Amino acid sequence: MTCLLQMKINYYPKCPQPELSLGVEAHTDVSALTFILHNMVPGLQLFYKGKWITAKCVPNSIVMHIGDTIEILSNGKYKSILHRSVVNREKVRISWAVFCEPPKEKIILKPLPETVSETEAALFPPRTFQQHIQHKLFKKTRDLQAPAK
Ligand SMILES: O=C(O)CCC(=O)C(=O)O
Ligand SMILES: [Fe+2]
Repeated sequence: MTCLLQMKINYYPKCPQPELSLGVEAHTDVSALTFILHNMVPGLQLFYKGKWITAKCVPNSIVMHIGDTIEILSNGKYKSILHRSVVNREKVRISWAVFCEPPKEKIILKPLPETVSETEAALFPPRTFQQHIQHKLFKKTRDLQAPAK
């Protein structure tokens, strides 16, 4: 699969009240894979077993996580990890995220045939990457607008 690379630089200034703020709100990446380099200041958190866990800063390493595209292609066998970033009272945090993404319109994303069987139905409808992004945005807007119960 052809992948397009996009880089995003996140700059998180020091924050006097980090508990009242977030760097990037909880989300899953739409990419196939995401690679993250950072300036060794902790701040990336992963939602794992019902809790937010802060990722360890391991010297000379790159963080890699799976995004929605691989989750769709694998029919949910590989999960797109829910993550967010928090800010720090004493230190500026910088992260460089490289997203490997499929072309927006050229291919239809759906579970690969080998991941679907009579007992394992396809969990994701066929969509282009662009349609997947639109669908996610639509869902988020709808959820935000839904009246509180
Ligand atoms: O700053 C980080 O470590 C993660 C940022 C992130 O999740 C994103 O840019 O998609
Ligand atoms: Fe992310």
